[in-house]
Amino acid sequence: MDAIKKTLKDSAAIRWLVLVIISMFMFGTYWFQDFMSGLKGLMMSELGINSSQFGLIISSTTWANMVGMIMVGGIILDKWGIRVAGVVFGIVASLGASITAMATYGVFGDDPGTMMKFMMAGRMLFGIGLESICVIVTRTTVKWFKGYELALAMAINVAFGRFGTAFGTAFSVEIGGGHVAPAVAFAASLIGFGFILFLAYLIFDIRLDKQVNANKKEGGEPEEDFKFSDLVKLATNKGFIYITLLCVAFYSAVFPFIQYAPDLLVNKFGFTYQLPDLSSMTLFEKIGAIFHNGPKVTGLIPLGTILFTPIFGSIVDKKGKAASLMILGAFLLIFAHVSLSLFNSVTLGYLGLVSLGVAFALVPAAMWPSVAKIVAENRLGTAYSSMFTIQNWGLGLFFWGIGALLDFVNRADLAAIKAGEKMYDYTIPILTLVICGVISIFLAFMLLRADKQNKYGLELPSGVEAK
Ligand SMILES: N[C@@H](Cc1c[nH]cn1)C(=O)NCC(=O)O
Repeated sequence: MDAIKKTLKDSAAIRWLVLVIISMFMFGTYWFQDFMSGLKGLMMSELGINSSQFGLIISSTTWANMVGMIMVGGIILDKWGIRVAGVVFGIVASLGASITAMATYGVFGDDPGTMMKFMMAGRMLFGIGLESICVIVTRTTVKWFKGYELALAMAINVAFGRFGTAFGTAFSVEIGGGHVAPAVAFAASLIGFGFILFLAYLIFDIRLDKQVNANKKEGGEPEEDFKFSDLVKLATNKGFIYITLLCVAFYSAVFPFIQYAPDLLVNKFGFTYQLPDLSSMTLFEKIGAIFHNGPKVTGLIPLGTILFTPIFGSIVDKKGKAASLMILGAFLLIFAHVSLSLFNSVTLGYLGLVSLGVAFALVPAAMWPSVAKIVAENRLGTAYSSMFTIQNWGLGLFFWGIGALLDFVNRADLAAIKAGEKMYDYTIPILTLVICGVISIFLAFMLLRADKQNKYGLELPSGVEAK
């Protein structure tokens, strides 16, 4: 038998270059998913929408995914591979983002109803792209890093997404120059940029496939593919059911919260949406102004996870305790939402945000590798696609639900709030998220119990098999 020849992925420099190129796609899509949180106040005043309508626009990202578009993405990925799936969903995401941007410029009509309808249609298309691109980029990372620095590569990949969330949330008001439409157009162009880079990546993908195929003919390892029919097996796997429900409960209390966090900070603690002129301020005053700005402070949450997710990931790799860490993450989530809803202390509010940031780093670091211990490798694609599908049910409900509940509990004061005479009371909407935290703790304990019964090895270090 001929010796296996070296391929492109055996070069560390090319591997990491590929990772940066494909991760820019994550950066753009996460930016577009989350940037509107910093624009909520502006969208309400400029587009004439209320909180419930803002919630609908955010929520529309999940609608097509709720009825299985991520699974369709998984099937296309399986059947036709990374190149076809990446191009198809890159076009879908770019088209969706462009329609959203055109709607905000009034291309389809400038009354609030028409704008909203087309923004929602655009975001719905974009949402199909977002989730499938997330699966495609993860799959591509596995293709290049399996047998190398896979966990680190995955953490860096998500870190690019978090940068997108952080910068999109923090800087969209300034990027738009105080207007909604330019900020949306900028966010849409980032997706186009990420897509162009992905198209450039295809050159590497084609070359790698040629090399791998040549090696296969010479006796290399064949790749195992996952099948959609394996879905039934997943639906009867207790551990998978608990971790999927935990994913819904946990992320429902995090992603939707981030969409409303700047507005919460502005309304509850008197933070600003727009930074004042910093030029004549001392350094301390500048720092004070930044830490008093809703979008900037919210942007620090995903920024913090970039540092902490890989740290927690390596703790999980070396020491295990993944299920216990998910329990801890759920407790931190409850502390965060209780301190941000029931109390009026800014210090406690900051502590709550830090606590949420730690939970947001801890749970994903423990959750995503745990799926790989519960589910066989050839079913991982289906597993992640179905987890994201069910996750979107929760996200869809809470993206919209928080806004709708906000309008409902403040219904007597809506006119005064619109006139700037009163502020929204966020107590009940944020307190509702505490319920997600409590459900998360219950599910994390059930997962721990299932781990003991089925010996998944969730509490063990990476690579150690449960006996
Ligand atoms: N479903 C994905 C992508 C995503 C991001 N925002 C909404 N959907 C996901 O949850 N990825 C995991 C993560 O921690 O970002």
